[in-house]
Amino acid sequence: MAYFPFFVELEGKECLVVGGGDVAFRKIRELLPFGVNITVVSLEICESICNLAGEYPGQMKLLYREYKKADLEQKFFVIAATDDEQCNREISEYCRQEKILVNVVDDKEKCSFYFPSLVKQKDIVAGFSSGGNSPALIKELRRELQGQIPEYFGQLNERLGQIRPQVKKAFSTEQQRKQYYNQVIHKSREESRALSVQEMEELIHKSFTQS
Ligand SMILES: C[C@@]1(CC(=O)O)c2cc3[nH]c(cc4nc(cc5[nH]c(cc(n2)[C@H]1CCC(=O)O)[C@@](C)(CC(=O)O)[C@@H]5CCC(=O)O)C(CC(=O)O)=C4CCC(=O)O)c(CCC(=O)O)c3CC(=O)O
Ligand SMILES: NC(=O)C1=CN([C@@H]2O[C@H](COP(=O)(O)OP(=O)(O)OC[C@H]3O[C@@H](n4cnc5c(N)ncnc54)[C@H](O)[C@@H]3O)[C@@H](O)[C@H]2O)C=CC1
Repeated sequence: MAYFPFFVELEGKECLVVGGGDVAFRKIRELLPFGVNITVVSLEICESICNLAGEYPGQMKLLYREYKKADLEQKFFVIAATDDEQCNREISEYCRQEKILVNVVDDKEKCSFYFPSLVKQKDIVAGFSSGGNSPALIKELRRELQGQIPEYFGQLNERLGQIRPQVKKAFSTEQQRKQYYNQVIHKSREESRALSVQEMEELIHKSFTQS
């Protein structure tokens, strides 16, 4: 059955990654921009993970040793990314028993959540999943679709977020607010750029002087 894409607040939450190879690196690289704190425990840790620790000081802790069950305690979620099947299975079993969310890179049946194929532009985030049937296919789809988000959408989205309280104050009905947002979006699309907050404010005033 397909898995549901909740969009979860990760800022300040604790994550444990067991294993320090290429697959662990890919997951860590995607997670860090969401503000999560990551502890990596692994016998060896690859250079690209060490570089990330330098890029995100304060968000990463590296432990060069075998993992212990105690490492898993109090974690919001865990990623079992070792090349040792037995070790990954043990982590999955413990986490499931303790109700800790767990992702296991070598066996979809042992995951309580999957890692998505991600497209991110500032706060706009899309995550694709194949339900574990074909990561290669979902990667292909992600590559095809990521180029289709206009590059100014991230900024437009930020500014729409900034203007939101003023719009709520200015327009009393949902219908008026909807109409206003569609006008801003339509105008931005026409000009292939994000309208400035000032231009958005002007459109609020204009709609009152016109009516
Ligand atoms: C269940 C899941 C668990 C998890 O890891 O979360 C899982 C499991 C496995 N992946 C395997 C292989 C590959 N994975 C990729 C790529 C990605 N895999 C990702 C997610 C997931 N992979 C979860 C399901 C997500 C879903 O489908 O909804 C992505 C989206 C996210 C990420 O990992 O960053 C990322 C694409 C990111 C992007 O670029 O967009 C490639 C392609 C490549 O490397 O080029 C290959 C080789 C081709 C192939 O096998 O398809 C194997 C077999 C290993 C072996 O054979 O030894 C297993 C184990 C198994 O199948 O049980
Ligand atoms: N989910 C996915 O997207 C994909 C998953 N895979 C699977 O992921 C697994 C890992 O792949 P890579 O990162 O390329 O392997 P890798 O060999 O580069 O890394 C494995 C890491 O696990 C560590 N490790 C092993 N036993 C440990 C233990 N008991 N405690 C702590 N650390 C331990 C090693 O030191 C090493 O850093 C593969 O076995 C493969 O089955 C492979 C491709 C894609």
